[in-house]
Amino acid sequence: MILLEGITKKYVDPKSKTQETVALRGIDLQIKQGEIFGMIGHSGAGKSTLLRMINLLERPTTGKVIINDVDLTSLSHKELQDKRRKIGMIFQHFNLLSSATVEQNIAFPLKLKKHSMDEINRKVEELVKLVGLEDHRTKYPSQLSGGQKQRVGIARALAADPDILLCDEATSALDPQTTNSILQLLLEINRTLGITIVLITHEMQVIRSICDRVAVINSGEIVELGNVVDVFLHPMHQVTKQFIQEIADADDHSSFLKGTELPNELVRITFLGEQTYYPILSETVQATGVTFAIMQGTISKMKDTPYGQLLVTFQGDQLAIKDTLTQLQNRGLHVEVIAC
Ligand SMILES: Nc1ncnc2c1ncn2[C@@H]1O[C@H](COP(=O)(O)OP(=O)(O)OP(=O)(O)O)[C@@H](O)[C@H]1O
Repeated sequence: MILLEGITKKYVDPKSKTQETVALRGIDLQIKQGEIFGMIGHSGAGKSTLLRMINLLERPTTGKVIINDVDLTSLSHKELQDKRRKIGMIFQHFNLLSSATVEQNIAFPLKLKKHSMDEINRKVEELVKLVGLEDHRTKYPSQLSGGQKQRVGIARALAADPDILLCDEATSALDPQTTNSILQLLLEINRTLGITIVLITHEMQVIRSICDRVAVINSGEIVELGNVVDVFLHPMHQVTKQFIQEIADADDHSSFLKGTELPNELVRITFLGEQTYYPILSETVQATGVTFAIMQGTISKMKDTPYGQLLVTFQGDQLAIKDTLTQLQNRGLHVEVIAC
């Protein structure tokens, strides 16, 4: 378990010595063992600072960083180095050694710790396979694609068998398809090795694909925290709503509706989990006697949870339409009347 208690961070301008930037303001956070925890926020929100607190690459101005009951802020340099070995990290720009091959990059942390050659070879072999780079083991970073470079970064981060993997915008430099393959690799690593993954991103798509919980960071504070499914369906803070709107716009093919005169209001209906596959809408309208037209529909997944969204207009008696919406809500669907 990772515990951040009362964390604040002020950066002091080295020139003036008086000007301060407050990057984090009173952060309290628990990250559970084995979960994939996402932190999302706009540029300058404080995400990198917060992530780097977890391995004390940044020291808090006040507060404690407690990992598995050990307060890292109280450790000596040597003790901290030992703890850090169990916290792997991957980066947006991969940070590979350009003059070393794939295998040598992965072996690097093991060589530093003076493992035997047999041990290093065995571990490198295992990791090359895990990240799917069997055909590229003797290549140099300049001969690899972005996705392949990130696979090397991941393998290197796993070399010391960490309990925690920190991901600093790990997919931001990648195209959508490669992003997806790297996210699926992280998910597999989390599942097969049980490693806790903490990632920062400015893309809700990343959170939706693999995270269990999410914290929304704004101006150095956590403004929203919860299970990804709950936060997606019931966002409270304006910043969260903006991030979700961006992803909805990307999924949305209904812009042709804007400005169109529709016979009735548009209703967005969200189905979650098993509900996605049940004929709840058709059963309900049969019972209430209204008809509907589908304006747009998507089916997707939040990590393992399937969900569907339909944009519909209902036709019929106003009271019957109201009754339909109530019945849909009573059956557990999320129903939202929206303007077109
Ligand atoms: N070393 C530093 N010295 C001074 N100010 C800093 C330093 N690092 C970060 N800051 C400031 O702290 C605030 C938070 O920065 P941080 O990099 O944590 O945000 P972020 O959410 O990760 O942004 P981005 O997505 O752009 O990387 C910003 O105002 C930034 O300018």
